[in-house]
Amino acid sequence: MARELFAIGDLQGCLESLKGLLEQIPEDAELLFLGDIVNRGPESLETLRFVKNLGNRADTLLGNHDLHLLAVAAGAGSVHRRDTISDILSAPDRDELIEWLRARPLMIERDGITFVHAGINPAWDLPTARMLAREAEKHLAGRHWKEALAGMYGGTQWDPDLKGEARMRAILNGFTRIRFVDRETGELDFDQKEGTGKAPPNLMPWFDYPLRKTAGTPVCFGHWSTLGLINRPDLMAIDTGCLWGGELTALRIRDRRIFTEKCPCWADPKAYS
Ligand SMILES: Nc1ncnc2c1ncn2[C@@H]1O[C@H](COP(=O)(O)OP(=O)(O)O)[C@@H](O)[C@H]1O
Repeated sequence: MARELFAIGDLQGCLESLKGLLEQIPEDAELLFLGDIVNRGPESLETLRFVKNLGNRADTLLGNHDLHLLAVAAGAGSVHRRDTISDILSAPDRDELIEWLRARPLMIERDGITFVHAGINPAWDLPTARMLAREAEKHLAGRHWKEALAGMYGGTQWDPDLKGEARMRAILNGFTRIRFVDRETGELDFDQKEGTGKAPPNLMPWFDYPLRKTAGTPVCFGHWSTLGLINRPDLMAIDTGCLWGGELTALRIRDRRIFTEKCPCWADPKAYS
């Protein structure tokens, strides 16, 4: 029988939760991490090493926090007050970890589902999203990866004519940072992080935008901890805010069953304030 596949939400350095969750999952199951392996939580370095060492058992997507780590490693960004990535940057195996991380994908298609960290820009149909993911992944995995990340920070709306840094930024925004979009234009909002009930009336979740070109394609994503769990046939949102006092969630793809592990990281809220 084929090995079972489980998608796992944002870890953000909560290795203890991951270990607990894995006790509920068959040892030979395949794992697909939805990105944000590192940052904000207590054990970013150990979590990154752990996931990397899973080898062929796991696929891992890049999230915005993983890209932040890469950008800092590339000299394009700096460590901020609430970041917990410094120990990675000074680790003896830093180069190995960074080399591994920058070769991770932005989008994976498996078992009829498209897996991404945050979502898919509603202006992209599936072939376009696939093409843009491969384009950015090639730059990140290539020799000039540091230059590719030089202009990563900030928000840029997608335009097919974009070139260079702005194009890279808009692609990464469209896969790893998207939450709300303007309900008239579909343009990405880069400020709101709350759940759907608290958004200004001009905004709506990217997946509800009526002209979304990937509507009908089942999408599984993480990133949006304030959204809460969504487990619909066409939409699976499984970042349940492990680190923010919530749970780490796994989704068994075969029957869409949810497995959760309460996060112990929150035990010391002062560490994240
Ligand atoms: N293009 C970008 N612009 C700004 N921040 C980015 C960008 N890409 C990645 N990041 C990272 O995303 C982080 C914000 O993540 P987010 O999930 O929205 O909130 P939180 O900081 O509460 O986890 C920033 O701290 C930064 O490290």
